[in-house]
Amino acid sequence: MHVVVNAAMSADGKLSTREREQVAISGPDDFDRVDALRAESDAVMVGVGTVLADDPSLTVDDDARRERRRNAGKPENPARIVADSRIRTPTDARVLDDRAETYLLTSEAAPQDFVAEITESGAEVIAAGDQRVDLAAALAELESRGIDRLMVEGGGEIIFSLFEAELVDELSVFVGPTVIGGWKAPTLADGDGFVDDFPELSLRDVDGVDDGVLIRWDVC
Ligand SMILES: NC(=O)C1=CN([C@@H]2O[C@H](COP(=O)(O)OP(=O)(O)OC[C@H]3O[C@@H](n4cnc5c(N)ncnc54)[C@H](OP(=O)(O)O)[C@@H]3O)[C@@H](O)[C@H]2O)C=CC1
Ligand SMILES: Nc1nc(O)c(N)c(N[C@@H]2O[C@H](COP(=O)(O)O)[C@@H](O)[C@H]2O)n1
Repeated sequence: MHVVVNAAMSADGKLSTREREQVAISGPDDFDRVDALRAESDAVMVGVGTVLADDPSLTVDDDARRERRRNAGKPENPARIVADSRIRTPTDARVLDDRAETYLLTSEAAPQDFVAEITESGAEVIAAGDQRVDLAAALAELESRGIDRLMVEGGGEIIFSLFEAELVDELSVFVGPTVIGGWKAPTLADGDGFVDDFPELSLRDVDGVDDGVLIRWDVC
């Protein structure tokens, strides 16, 4: 499986505000690039923190891109994946609508009645891990279901865990022309953070996009 992490951060490295409210950091060209990246992916993944904060749809906006996927014999939208150990995803979340297939990665700690309820709402549950999602096991299970190209759209906690588990192949970051600030505002990689054995990145390219910069790295 090839895993691409994509996110937009402010010039000071924040993904959103201290109130965890969604901020449009990308401009139109970057949002269009993200839409193209979604269309090229078999699945788009977020952590449940992002579902609770943003209620994203994670679908492809552009009609022509969806049509190209259909013509290639694919579903018109990539699958959606939420890492959600105890099933905090609300049953009316947009990721559960019928525009795409949705997988919830859960743990053995997820209450069985929540599993039944979320399955009824249209999601397929993949349990991996005791208390928290075991990302390596969950991604291996997704790969066995035909997901070869995975795009991860955040947030900071799930991105950190994917780096910690050495599951990331590529990192794309749009650095936007704004400053958000705040000790508690989410950053690109939160969680416990590294104190050594930092992931090493190899610069692939840098482009000016909108009024910001798109930086793409390969993970060594
Ligand atoms: N600018 C941008 O590009 C983006 C910005 N954002 C912003 O980021 C914020 C959300 O980020 P954040 O709160 O970090 O949320 P995340 O989306 O990273 O979700 C974190 C949650 O995922 C669940 N999870 C399940 N398994 C794991 C695991 N193995 N490792 C880590 N987490 C796991 C945890 O909840 P549990 O233990 O219950 O399973 C955890 O609290 C919002 O403010 C949103 O607006 C989000 C995406 C992109
Ligand atoms: N690429 C990018 N730029 C920004 O400025 C952003 N705020 C985000 N956020 C991510 O996009 C998701 C919203 O998706 P939908 O448009 O609702 O499908 C959001 O949840 C973040 O993952 N991304």
